[in-house]
Amino acid sequence: MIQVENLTVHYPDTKVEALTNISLSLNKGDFVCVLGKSGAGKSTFIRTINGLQKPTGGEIYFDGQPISLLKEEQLRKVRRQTGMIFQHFSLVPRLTVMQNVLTGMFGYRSSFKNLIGWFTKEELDLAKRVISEVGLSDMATRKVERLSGGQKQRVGIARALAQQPKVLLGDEPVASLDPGTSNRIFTLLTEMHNRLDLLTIINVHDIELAKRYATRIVALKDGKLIFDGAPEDFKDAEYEETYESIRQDSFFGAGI
Ligand SMILES: Nc1ncnc2c1ncn2[C@@H]1O[C@H](COP(=O)(O)OP(=O)(O)OP(=O)(O)O)[C@@H](O)[C@H]1O
Repeated sequence: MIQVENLTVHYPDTKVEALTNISLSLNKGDFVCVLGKSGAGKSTFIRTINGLQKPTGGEIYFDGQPISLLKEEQLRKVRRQTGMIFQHFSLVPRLTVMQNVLTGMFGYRSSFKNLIGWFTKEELDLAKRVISEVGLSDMATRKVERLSGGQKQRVGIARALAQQPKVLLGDEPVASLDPGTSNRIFTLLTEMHNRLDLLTIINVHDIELAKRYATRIVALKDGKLIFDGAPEDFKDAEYEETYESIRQDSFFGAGI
């Protein structure tokens, strides 16, 4: 579904490359957790897949189409198939849950309709459905500023689902949440992933979450791909290479 070939990202005025020659194939049904220590390139990777960051080398193919060669209209079509959830939610606090979720459909609508805020019955029904799916039906008319962090992230997920995406991307979506809420958000993401048969790619700092929920782990170090495989194959040695530290509570009792 997404083919990444020799992807390189070099930010202007910096000496190091944020990503260097990354090649991998990401497929429908993969629930990928991207691991790496701070500065490894995880956000850059997600942002480049979403078209928020332009590669300086290599190419990303979406369903076979090279992204860098797409015209604006074609790029819009690709982008609207990619839902994104963010660490700090990126919601509009003064708007209601429903209004925030409806913004997820903007990519499918004319600028004029978006400006006047007119939605069809089908669009409103879809918004109600995704709000119900994330368990917030009784809060649909509540302003987002009055929600907890976990509830806000549910709105973020509902907004991404309102886009009817093929690909769901998450840039540290649970980094601001407590462990119990993080697990509930990952459970919800897994349910959505399975039911809609998505490709899901999530950056996460918490290795336990990655091991529990991912079907595939990708690890980056200094912008390079150092691991791409099944969670059960990401063991102490891979942990130590990725984080350059020894794991205190070893997965397999083989650590210190
Ligand atoms: N806008 C930018 N301009 C210049 N350099 C940047 C920019 N964004 C990121 N970088 C650099 O690119 C490298 C990768 O950063 P990135 O944010 O992708 O890492 P990360 O793994 O997501 O880190 P974290 O876990 O701390 O969010 C780092 O060296 C960072 O300093």
